Amino acid sequence: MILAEQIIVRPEGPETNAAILDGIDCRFEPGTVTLLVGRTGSGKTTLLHALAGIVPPAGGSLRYGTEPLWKNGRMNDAVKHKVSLAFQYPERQLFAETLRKEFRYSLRPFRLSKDEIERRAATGLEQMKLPASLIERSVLTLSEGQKRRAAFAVTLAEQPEWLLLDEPTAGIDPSAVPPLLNAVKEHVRRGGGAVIASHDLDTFFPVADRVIVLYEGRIVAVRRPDELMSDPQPLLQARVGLPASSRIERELRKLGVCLRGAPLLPGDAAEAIHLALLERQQGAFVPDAPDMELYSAAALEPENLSGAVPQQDAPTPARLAGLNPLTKWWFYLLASTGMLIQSHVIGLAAAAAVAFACVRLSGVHARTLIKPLKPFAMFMLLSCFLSGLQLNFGGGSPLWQRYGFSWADSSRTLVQLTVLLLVMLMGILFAKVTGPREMRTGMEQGLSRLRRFRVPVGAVTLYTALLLRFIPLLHREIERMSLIIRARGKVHVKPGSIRLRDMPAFMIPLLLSMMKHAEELAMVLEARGYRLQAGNAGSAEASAPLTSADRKVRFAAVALLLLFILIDLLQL
Ligand SMILES: Nc1ncnc2c1ncn2[C@@H]1O[C@H](COP(=O)(O)OP(=O)(O)OP(=O)(O)O)[C@@H](O)[C@H]1O
Repeated sequence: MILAEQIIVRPEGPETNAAILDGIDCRFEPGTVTLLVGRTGSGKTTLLHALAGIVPPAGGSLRYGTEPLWKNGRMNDAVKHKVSLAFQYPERQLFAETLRKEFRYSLRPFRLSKDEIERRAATGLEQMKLPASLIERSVLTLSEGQKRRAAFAVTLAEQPEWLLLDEPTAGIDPSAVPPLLNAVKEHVRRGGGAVIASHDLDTFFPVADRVIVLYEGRIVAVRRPDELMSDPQPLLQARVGLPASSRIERELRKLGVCLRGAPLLPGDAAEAIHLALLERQQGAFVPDAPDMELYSAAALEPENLSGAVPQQDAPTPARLAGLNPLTKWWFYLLASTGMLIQSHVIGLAAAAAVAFACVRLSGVHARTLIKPLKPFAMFMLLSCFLSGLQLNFGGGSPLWQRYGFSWADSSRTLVQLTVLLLVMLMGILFAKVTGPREMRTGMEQGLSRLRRFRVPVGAVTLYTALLLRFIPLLHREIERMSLIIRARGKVHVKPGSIRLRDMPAFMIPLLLSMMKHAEELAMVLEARGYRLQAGNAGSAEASAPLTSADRKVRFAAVALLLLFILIDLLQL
């Protein structure tokens, strides 16, 4: 049994953020299927991640039987092999070069023999109705549907006690649904438990023993599916909507066709509809006056749902949204140039102060900027150490005198690399406050005069924008790999980080996936109108008038550059 008591999960970032899960109390019994339903953003995925030990709760306790899920800030070894999670986008949990390597990676923590791994892989593929030959194929060459089935096959091969499935039928072709349901039923028949988060009530109501309805991070109801079909109020209040079969039943009632045994579970609806239509044809049917109020369109409107909680506010717009894109470029280039010429401590301090002020004024959360810089900061520390190290292999002197450390050399490297770090910070900040289209428009405006000299301005700006957008993408990929290590490698690593020893396994997949992203990004940009010819949408914005804010920012950029030059000339 899984016992969750008063689980609280908060988002990363400022403490003021509301909890994603707020006091979840529930238990999951072995041999049963529990369905988590809730409208988008209600916390289903987060609850599954908390149950899988991927997200550490900020409060409350989680136990698998008598064992706590967390022990001394780490996932309890006695529990981690009991549970397997299939991600919301299962294809995102795949990374290896071949499907065989996927199975090996997931089964490595279980210390199985090679034969056993092969046997389980074959069974997993068979369960998901995938051909055995697929095991040799590169994951990148599988179709999206095959990737999804393959990801489930890998999860099933772990043979966990608890199967956690996140939106398992989203984006899957209908022929893959029965094998998936059969696998879940078989798992439960053997005494395992399953927790499934899904919007697909029609598919999962027939197999679920219990339904947990979530709304804005809280449980608002726990019912059997048939109870929810007779009284769907909790579903309506949580704005989940009704299964399609219920909606069809409702429409048929309007036409005077009442279904026997209604309200029906989705699996029974087809037969009941067939029977009702047959009876109607034979004239045997006498419609009664159904209570349509509950199911009426008006009842489904959010304002008419009792207990409905107001919508969240729209996100605040970025403070710099009104600026002309070229102004942002001006500021970024001039401020970065000023920073780059600094070679002394005072100049460096001034550069750091400017970078800090820019971060504060932009309203971008500092943590999102620091994360991508961490690898470079590590490289800086190593470089400082190496540049300060003095080795003397000349004759005669005792061993301990052959090593030394020059703080002067080390601090020179530190100053030079810190300047680069600050410029990178400005670049990341610039990318955060400027959309790719805006970035390109601004650059085109700045470089438009070069068209006279046949410089391909469009191509230059597109590829520069692409490069700048790549940093957050790389960061996202590393987070994905980190999630895989935690969920499938059953290893405790900090979210967003990869252990050095995992690097060989992940380096090639990371490069391949970045190349795939690059291709997709280029396609998306092209599809959205970022064509390489002159005179496109970007150029139309080139003549946008300058506001007084633009003038002030440009003036500040020039003043900053002059100040930085002065500081360097005076060798402060
Ligand atoms: N890492 C995070 N940082 C900040 N907020 C987050 C984070 N992860 C999730 N959230 C927020 O928590 C809420 C719940 O997210 P979750 O993914 O659990 O919802 P869900 O019910 O699974 O949604 P869906 O049905 O769309 O998959 C959402 O408002 C989401 O924006």
